[in-house]
Amino acid sequence: MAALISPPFPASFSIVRFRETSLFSTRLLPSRNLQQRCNYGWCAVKCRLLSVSLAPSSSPPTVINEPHKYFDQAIITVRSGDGGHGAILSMPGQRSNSSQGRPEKRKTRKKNSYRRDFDGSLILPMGGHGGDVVIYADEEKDSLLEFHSKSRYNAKRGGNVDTMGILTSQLHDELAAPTLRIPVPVGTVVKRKRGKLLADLAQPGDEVLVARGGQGGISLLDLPQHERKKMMALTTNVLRDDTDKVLVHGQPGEEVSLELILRVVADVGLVGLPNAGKSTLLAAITLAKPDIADYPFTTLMPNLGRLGGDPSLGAGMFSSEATLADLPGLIEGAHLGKGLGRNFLRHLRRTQLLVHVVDAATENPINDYRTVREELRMYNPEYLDRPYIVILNKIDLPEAKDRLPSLTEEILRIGSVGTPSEVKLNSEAPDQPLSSEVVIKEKKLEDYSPPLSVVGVSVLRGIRIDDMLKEIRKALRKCMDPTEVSSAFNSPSETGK
Ligand SMILES: Nc1nc2c(ncn2[C@@H]2O[C@H](COP(=O)(O)OP(=O)(O)OP(=O)(O)O)[C@@H](O)[C@H]2O)c(=O)[nH]1
Repeated sequence: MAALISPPFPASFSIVRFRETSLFSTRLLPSRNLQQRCNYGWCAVKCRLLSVSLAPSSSPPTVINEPHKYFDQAIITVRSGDGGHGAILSMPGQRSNSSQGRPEKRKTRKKNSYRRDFDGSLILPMGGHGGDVVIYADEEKDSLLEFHSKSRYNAKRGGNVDTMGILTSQLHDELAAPTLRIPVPVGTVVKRKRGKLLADLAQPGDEVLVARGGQGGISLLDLPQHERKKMMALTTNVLRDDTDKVLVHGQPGEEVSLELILRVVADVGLVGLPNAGKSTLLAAITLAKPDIADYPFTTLMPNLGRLGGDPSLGAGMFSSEATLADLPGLIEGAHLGKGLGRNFLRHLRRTQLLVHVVDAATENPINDYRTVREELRMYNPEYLDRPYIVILNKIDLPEAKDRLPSLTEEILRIGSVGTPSEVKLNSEAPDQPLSSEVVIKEKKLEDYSPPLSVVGVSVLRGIRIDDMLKEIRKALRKCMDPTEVSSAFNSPSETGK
């Protein structure tokens, strides 16, 4: 953040007014929750910066790639409430300690006004339980950004027992503080900071108790020595010496630092280089309204869309309904943290099916496709074992349409063989003699299975969208039946021709 507001910042910054007009490009920040995001101090600064730098011009604005880095992780500190204090009470009819020296309004109380348990023992009031802290998955939330502006959460303390000093039937257990419930997006993993995993809140409504409120202190009866023996038969809460007073204090709540990590929950992950058309695809087949623009990195955080079931398949097949995630463009080196890449690769973890979106009108679409596959492999080779289909997009453009058959053929050719090649790797240095070599098997792109299908479409012009949908649904059904996937890998369909 410091970098944003230091040297490049114009001196006139303080008098530049923040305008929420077209100058403020919703393309830089996703439109959903835009207002919410701009409520944060740091975001307001960014908005101002944008309004300065986005003077009307045809060139795309410089991307300030700060917020995306944090939408899916946050560190917060929570503290549960302390327990309320109990009190040292006097028996009715006795002068309370607290009222000593003051004129006492003595009320006559009946002996049977004590609250008693079923066995006749006295029930003395307790300090209220401190508020617990619970984190729960809420469908309304879609990012962890808000935790960067507020990272501390304290539950309330339990109520104290009234210290009037006289036990009456009106005294009851003091109120427990309410549980502090913190909503997070579905798919959030909750961990202790640099510690163990506490919960994976993968379903709406999942919750985890992260800090337990302190227990309330107990109350004790303060009695003259000669009455103690008799009363101890009725209740153990009789003050015997000064050390007993410790029990009267409520227990402190606990404070914990937590790491929240969001892993998007989606069945299908859309991957591809920036500008390939992933957001346009998502908007074409779901009700999602992602930000679309003709410059890279429009998408700064995953957009989710719900793909409805296919009614034409009948009730039994209606389960082909799925959630799609448009993941921001990968670039070469993304696995090393270049571009926006690495932050988003983890969001593929929960997906069942990958949809590679390739801009078929670029100079070298096959190279683009290989770049993305390679990045996935470098980040996590397991991603390449996942079923996938390839969408060759922008076939409305002549340069894409003409080479569609050859591109389809080439993509299917990558990965049709399937035997891992043996690679000799030197464990110390490349020019060391063979004696120190270890032979390991490393899979190359060609060694992984080919796509389940390759489809040529234009998501912008709506060309062959139905074919693409059919393939996505078919692949999803196969994902649910793993035996079908392996057989399907051997006979991919070529709907691109
Ligand atoms: N001609 C043509 N243009 C398309 C098609 N699909 C998308 N585009 C354009 O390609 C540009 C990029 O589209 P996006 O959907 O934002 O691309 P993206 O892959 O989501 O980009 P990132 O957000 O950077 O990852 C936009 O200008 C779209 O209008 C298509 O089928 N044909």
